[in-house]
Amino acid sequence: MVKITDDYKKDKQAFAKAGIKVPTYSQEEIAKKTLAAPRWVHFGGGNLFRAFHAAIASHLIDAGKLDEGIIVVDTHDDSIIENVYKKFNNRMLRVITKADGSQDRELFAPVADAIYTGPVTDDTSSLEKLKDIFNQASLQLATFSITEKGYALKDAEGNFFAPVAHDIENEPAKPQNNMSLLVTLLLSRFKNGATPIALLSTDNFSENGDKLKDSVLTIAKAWQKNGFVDQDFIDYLSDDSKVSFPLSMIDRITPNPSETVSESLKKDGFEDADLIHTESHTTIAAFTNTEEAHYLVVEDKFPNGRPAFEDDGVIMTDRDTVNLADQMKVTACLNPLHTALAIYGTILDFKSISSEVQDPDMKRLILQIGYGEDLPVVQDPKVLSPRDFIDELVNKRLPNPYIPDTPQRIAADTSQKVGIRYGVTIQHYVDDPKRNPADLNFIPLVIATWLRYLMGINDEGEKFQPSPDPLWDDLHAQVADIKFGDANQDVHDAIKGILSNKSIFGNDLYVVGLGDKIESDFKEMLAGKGTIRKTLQKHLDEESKNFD
Ligand SMILES: NC(=O)c1ccc[n+]([C@@H]2O[C@H](COP(=O)([O-])OP(=O)(O)OC[C@H]3O[C@@H](n4cnc5c(N)ncnc54)[C@H](O)[C@@H]3O)[C@@H](O)[C@H]2O)c1
Ligand SMILES: O=P(O)(O)OC[C@@H](O)[C@@H](O)[C@H](O)[C@H](O)CO
Repeated sequence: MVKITDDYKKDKQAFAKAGIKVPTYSQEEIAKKTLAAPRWVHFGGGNLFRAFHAAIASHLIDAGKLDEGIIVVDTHDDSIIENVYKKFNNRMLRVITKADGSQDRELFAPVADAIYTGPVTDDTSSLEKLKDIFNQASLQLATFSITEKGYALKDAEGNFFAPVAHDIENEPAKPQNNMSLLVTLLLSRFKNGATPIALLSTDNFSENGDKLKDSVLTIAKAWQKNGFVDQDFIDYLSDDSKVSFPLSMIDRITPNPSETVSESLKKDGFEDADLIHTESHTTIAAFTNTEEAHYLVVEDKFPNGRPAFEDDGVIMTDRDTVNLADQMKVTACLNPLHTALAIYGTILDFKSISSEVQDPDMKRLILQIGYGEDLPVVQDPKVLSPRDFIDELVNKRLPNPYIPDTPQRIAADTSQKVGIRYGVTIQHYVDDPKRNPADLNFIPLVIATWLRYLMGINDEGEKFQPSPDPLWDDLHAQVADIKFGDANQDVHDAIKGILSNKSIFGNDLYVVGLGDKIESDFKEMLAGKGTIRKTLQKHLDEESKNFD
C-alpha cells in the first residue's frame, strides 16, 4: 500500500503501481521559497480548490513556470486544516473520473502551509501569521472558494449578522467574520507599504469580484465611520491599480469525495482513501474526485503581477468577456439546470445526478429550462459557445455515471443561489420589451417546487433530510403550517414573504408577474402523494417545444 505522505520522488514506482502520477519538483524546496516570499494565498481549501486551483499551481511548478506554491487559509472549518492538510503533509490526490470508467490520478504538493483562523479570540497568533504574509510585497493574489454564503454580511431581513455587527462596532483587532478578517489583513498590508494585490473570487456568482469588493468596502467604510480607519485606506481599496477584484467564471463539477472512488483507490493500493465528514458539513478526503471538462475564465487585472495561468489552460481576458462567460454558465447553461436537478432529485429521492438525468421527465425539464428559457436571453461570450457548452453538459457531463455527484450536494445553500441561478434570467425577461416574465413556465415551476422542498416533505408525503442551508430554519418556519394533502387551502399569506423577498430572488416575484403562477403550481403539488411529478408532467405535456 502507498500512503499520500510517502516520498513520491524516491518511491515513484509505488505511486505508479497505484496508477498515480507524481510531481517532479521537491515539495520542501517549493514550500521554503513560498514561505520566504509568499505569492499566492487561497481562502477555502475545500474540494474545488484541491481539484482545480492546486492542480494549476502544481502543473506550473512542474513546468518550471512558477517557483512558489500556495498558502491555504480556512476561516470556517479547522478540521479541514488539521485532518486533511496537516495530516496529509499538505498534499492532495486528484482523481478524474472519465466517462469510459477509467481514472486519471495525480498527486499535487504545491501547498506550503495551511492555516486556520476562525473568529479571533485572545489567541491572535494565526491572525498575526497571516498579517505577516499579507505585509509582504511579494504577495500577488488571494483566491477564494468559500461558497456563496462566505461573502454575505446580512441576513434575509437586511440586518448584519451578529459577528459582522460585532466587527463593525469594534476595532479590527479581533475579527469574528471572515470578510472582516480579510479587511484586517488588507489594512495591515496598507500600513506596511500599501503594495498592490488582486483578490480573485472563484465562487459561483455573477460578478463575483464585484460582490467581494462590495463586502470588503462595506466593512471598511463602516470602520471609517467608527473612526478605526482613514479615507486613505478606503482610497487604496477603491483603486483597482492598488487592489483589484477580477471577475471569474469557474467550471468543474467536483462532487464530494465518494465511497466508490475511495474503494477503487484502496483496491489499487492507495491507503489514505477514507472519507472525512466535518462538523461544518464539508465532506473531504486526502483525495478529490472531479470531472474531465473544466473551464476557468479570469479578468486579467493583477496589479502586482501573477502566475502564468494561461500556460495551464486558464482563459485570461477582459472584464466584459468574463462577465458574459459567467452569466452563460452560472445563470443559464449549467447551474440553473443543476439546481433544478438538486431540488427535484432530493424530493423525488434520486441518489445520483447521472441516474436522475436518465429519467425522461428530469431530462425534459432541464432541456426546457436550458434551451427553452435560458439560452434565448444569453449573450455569446465568444471565448466559449453557449450552445456547445450546454450540449456538452446535457449529453456528456451530466450523464457520466462515474461522476459521483448527488442532488443533495447541489441542494446545499439553495437560498443563496436561486437569485443568481434564476433571478438573472427573470431580470432579462423583465428588461427586454419583447419578452414577458409571465411567459416563463419551468423556472417558476422549479421555484414552486423549492417551496414544496422547504416544507421538508417529499413526493411520497414523507419527511426527508434537507441539505444544509443558512436560511433553512427561517424559510421552513414560514411554510411549516401549510397542510400536505389539501390543494385548496390559501397559501398566499404563508409564502408571500419568501416570493417577494428581493434579497433572495433579486426581484419581488409578484411585481414581475410570477407570484400567482408560482402559488398555483405550489398548490397543485400540495394535493397529495405523487403530485410533484404529476405537476411537472402536466407542464411538460403542455409545452409543445421539443429540444431533444
Ligand atoms: N464543487 C464544484 O463543483 C464547484 C465548481 C465551481 C465552483 N464552485 C464554487 O466553489 C465553492 C466551494 O466548492 P467546494 O466544492 O470546494 O465546497 P467544499 O464544501 O468542499 O468546501 C467549501 C470551502 O468553503 C469554506 N466555507 C464554507 N462556508 C464558509 C463561510 N461561511 N465562510 C468562509 N468559508 C466557508 C469551507 O471551510 C471549505 O473550505 C462553491 O460554493 C462554488 O461557489 C464549486
Ligand atoms: O458549488 P455550489 O454550491 O455553488 O453549487 C453546486 C453545483 O451546482 C456546483 O458546484 C457545480 O458543480 C459547479 O458550478 C460546476 O462547475
